[in-house]
Amino acid sequence: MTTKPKVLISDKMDPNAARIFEARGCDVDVITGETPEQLIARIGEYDGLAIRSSTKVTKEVLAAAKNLKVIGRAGIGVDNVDIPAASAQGVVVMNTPFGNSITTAEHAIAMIFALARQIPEANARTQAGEWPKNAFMGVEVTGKTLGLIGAGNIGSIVASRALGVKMKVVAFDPFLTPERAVEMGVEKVELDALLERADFITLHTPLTDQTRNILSRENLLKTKNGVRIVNCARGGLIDEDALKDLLVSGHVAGAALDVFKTEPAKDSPLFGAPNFICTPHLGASTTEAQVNVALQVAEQLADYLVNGGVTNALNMPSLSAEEAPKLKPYMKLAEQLGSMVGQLTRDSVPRISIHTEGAAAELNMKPMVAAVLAGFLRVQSDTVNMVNAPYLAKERGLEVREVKTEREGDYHTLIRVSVKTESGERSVAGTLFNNVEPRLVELFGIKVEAELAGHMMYIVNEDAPGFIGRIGTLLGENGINIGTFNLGRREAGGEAVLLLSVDSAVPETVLKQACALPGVKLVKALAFA
Ligand SMILES: NC(=O)C1=CN([C@@H]2O[C@H](COP(=O)(O)OP(=O)(O)OC[C@H]3O[C@@H](n4cnc5c(N)ncnc54)[C@H](O)[C@@H]3O)[C@@H](O)[C@H]2O)C=CC1
Ligand SMILES: O=C(O)CCC(=O)C(=O)O
Repeated sequence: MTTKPKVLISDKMDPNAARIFEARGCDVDVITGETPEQLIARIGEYDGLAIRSSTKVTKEVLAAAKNLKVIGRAGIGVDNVDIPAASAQGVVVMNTPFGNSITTAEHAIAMIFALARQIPEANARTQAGEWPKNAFMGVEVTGKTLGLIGAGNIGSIVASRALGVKMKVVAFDPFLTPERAVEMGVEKVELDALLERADFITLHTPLTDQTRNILSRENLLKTKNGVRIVNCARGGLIDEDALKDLLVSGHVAGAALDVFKTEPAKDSPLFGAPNFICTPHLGASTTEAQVNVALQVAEQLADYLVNGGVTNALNMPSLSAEEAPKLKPYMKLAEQLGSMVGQLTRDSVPRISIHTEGAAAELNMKPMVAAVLAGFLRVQSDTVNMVNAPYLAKERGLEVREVKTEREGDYHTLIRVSVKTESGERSVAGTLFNNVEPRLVELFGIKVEAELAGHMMYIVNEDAPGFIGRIGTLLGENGINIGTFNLGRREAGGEAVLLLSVDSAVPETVLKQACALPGVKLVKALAFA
């Protein structure tokens, strides 16, 4: 009986998420509000973890997550997950990049209006019985310039809404193409120009080394006198102390933050500053957005745990549930070929090339490349998988080349894996029989036809009569049963290879005896998953 994948939902999430996990064949626990220590004590039993922003998936949590295969963020920002540590551990990290974009954009627009008309303070004072009609003088947004920092999914929705209320939008985003800017109806500008021209500034970038403190004191001082600033992206994008000083001096006429450098923000320097309004990271908090992201994250995680489908992964190539069954035998073949080369190569390898030919070349190559690398590097570490293999390859300075030839060669479909070593280029190639059964068809230039499975022996010898009998006798005398027997040679009487599958691991002593047989040049034990 196969055991069901176990999923933990550790942040408050729409209840439909748990229902989807159950319907898709997962066991699910919903346990929210735990301390990091409680999460560390619990996480070891789970295959999947579904979170929002409260759960911090740190190195320590990951170290305890011995069975964890996938983390799903019901939302966009994944700065609460240590992605490098997850990748190094082979854990896939997914997010739901679109489910809450409209909602968050609407929150930013709401903040713009709240600032323009000082609605929160006017509301509080009116309800306090003051009727302070003369205390508030707002500004119109019509005709004003909105400076958009970050013009991705949310930024572009904000732009469209702002254009709808007759604002002019200028955008700073190094990755925004001029064509896309035209399509969005915004003017692409440099940051300094935006700071100089904007009446309102709104931030919609992730928090990265490039964006951290993008509104630094120096940049805040470049803004127009009377500017109003909105941040519904991430704390850390603005220097909070400098913003407070400029609110107090009046240079900044208002600021609205949904996000803070430290969250939960219990004692920000900004609290109580003039014309400052804030919300407790509510950008994504609408019924619609929370249903969207909860359903999406549950579908994605279940898809991965049950079918191997990969959607919206941040550390692994995407693989749709439709693609997954077609690619699965190719990934097995790719991993076996990588493993074969890894097990048979002793020299250091500065470069590995993966070449797909025929039907294989029409498929998504990234998962096959990741599988080759996983097979190749597993010889060096048994914790390697498809998620961490590309990172490890990079870390170890292994150059990875990808080549596609759509034309068929000798086989309707073929994957070739070549490595560059000190002694030259060596390659192995394999195909799929009946589109599902992986077969090795070429081994270092010699044609063979072998299934790679379980325990195997690889022998290089001089092609001479009597050898097969001698090796068979040796293995028989040592109680080792031969499953399959595959021969190949360069030419009659030349170098030959023998690839045997055996029913049990071949002891070192037997390998040595095989090596001592006449004409034998090399003997190696191999193992395949
Ligand atoms: N307050 C909340 O509850 C929510 C906050 N967010 C935050 O909003 C952010 C933006 O989300 P999306 O628009 O979906 O992301 P996105 O990835 O679609 O867009 C981000 C944009 O920032 C741009 N960018 C990157 N580096 C930049 C730089 N140095 N200067 C200027 N622009 C730069 C990118 O080119 C991209 O266009 C997320 O990273 C997330 O942290 C998202 C959802 C809810
Ligand atoms: O889940 C939430 O409430 C926060 C959403 C968010 O910040 C994000 O999706 O990046």
